[in-house]
Amino acid sequence: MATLRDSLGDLVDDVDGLFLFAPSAAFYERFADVDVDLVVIADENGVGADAFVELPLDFDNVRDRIKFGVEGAMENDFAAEGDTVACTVAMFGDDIDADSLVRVRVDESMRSGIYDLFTDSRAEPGVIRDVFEVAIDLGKKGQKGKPVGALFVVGDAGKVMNKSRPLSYNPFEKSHVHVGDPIVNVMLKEFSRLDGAFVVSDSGKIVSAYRYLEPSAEGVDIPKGLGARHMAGGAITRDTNAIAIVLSESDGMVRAFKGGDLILEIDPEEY
Ligand SMILES: Nc1ncnc2c1ncn2[C@@H]1O[C@H](COP(=O)(O)OP(=O)(O)OP(=O)(O)O)[C@@H](O)[C@H]1O
Ligand SMILES: [Mn+2]
Repeated sequence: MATLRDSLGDLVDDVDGLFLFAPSAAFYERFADVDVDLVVIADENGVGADAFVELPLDFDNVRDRIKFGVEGAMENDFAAEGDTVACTVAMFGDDIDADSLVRVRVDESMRSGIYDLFTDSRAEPGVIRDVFEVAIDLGKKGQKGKPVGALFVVGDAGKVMNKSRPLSYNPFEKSHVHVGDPIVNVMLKEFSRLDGAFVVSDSGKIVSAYRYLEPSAEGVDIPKGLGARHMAGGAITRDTNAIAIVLSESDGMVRAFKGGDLILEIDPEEY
C-alpha cells in the first residue's frame, strides 16, 4: 500500500530549487543537506541564507507572494527559465513555517512585474512599501468609515510635477514630511478626502497633494471599468518613470501601475 508520502512525493521530484518563504532558523536548518539550491524569500535574511530575496510586502495572496519570489530569484540568477522549483509557504497563520508546498515551473510568463515594481523603480523599495501600507490602511478604514479613494504617484517627482497642475494650495509646500513618518498616515487620510493625486519623491518626501495629472493617455490600456483616477495613474507611469498606487473608492482595491501597465492588485480587506 502506498503511503501518502509516496503518493505526494512527486511534488518535489526532480526540482531544481527549493524556495523557503519566511522560514524560521530551525526550519531552514532542516534543509542544510538537501541536494537542491535553497532560496530564502523573506522580509529579512534572519537565517543567513546565501541565496536571499527580500520580500518588501507581506503578500497575503500566495500567488502574488510566489510570483514575487520567482521573479526575484530569476533576477538574482538563483533560478532560470525552465527550472522547476518547490515553494514552502504559510497560508494560514504567521507563527508557522509552512503549511503548503507549491510546485512551480519557472518561465517568463511567471514574470508579472511585481518584483520589478519594488526593486527596479526610481523610488526606493522602502518608500514604495510605505506607500502601499498607507493605501492599504486607508482602504481598510476609509475616511470616518466611508470608502475613500486615493492616488499616489511615487518617484520621478520633478517630471510628474511638470505633467500636472495644482487643484488647490499644496499643504506640503514647505514641509519636510516623508511617507513612513508617524504623522503621515493621519495627514494623508485627512487630505485624501479631496481631489487629485499625491506626488512622492524617490526618497519618500511628500512633494504635493491635490495634483491634477495631465499625462498623455494615448496607447494606455487599463482594464475596462476603471475610471479617470486609474487612467491618470496608469498613464503618468508611461509618461514618466514614476509608479502609481491607486486606492479605488468604488471597489476598495489597491492597484499598482508601472510603465502604463497594471502590475498588482491587492484587496486591503485581506491584509
Ligand atoms: N487626471 C487626474 N489627476 C488626478 N486625480 C484625478 C484625475 N482624474 C480623476 N482624479 C481623481 O479621481 C477621482 C475619482 O474619479 P473617477 O471616479 O473617474 O475615477 P475612478 O478611476 O473610477 O476611481 P474610483 O474607483 O475611486 O471611483 C476624482 O474625484 C479625482 O479626485
Ligand atoms: Mn469612479
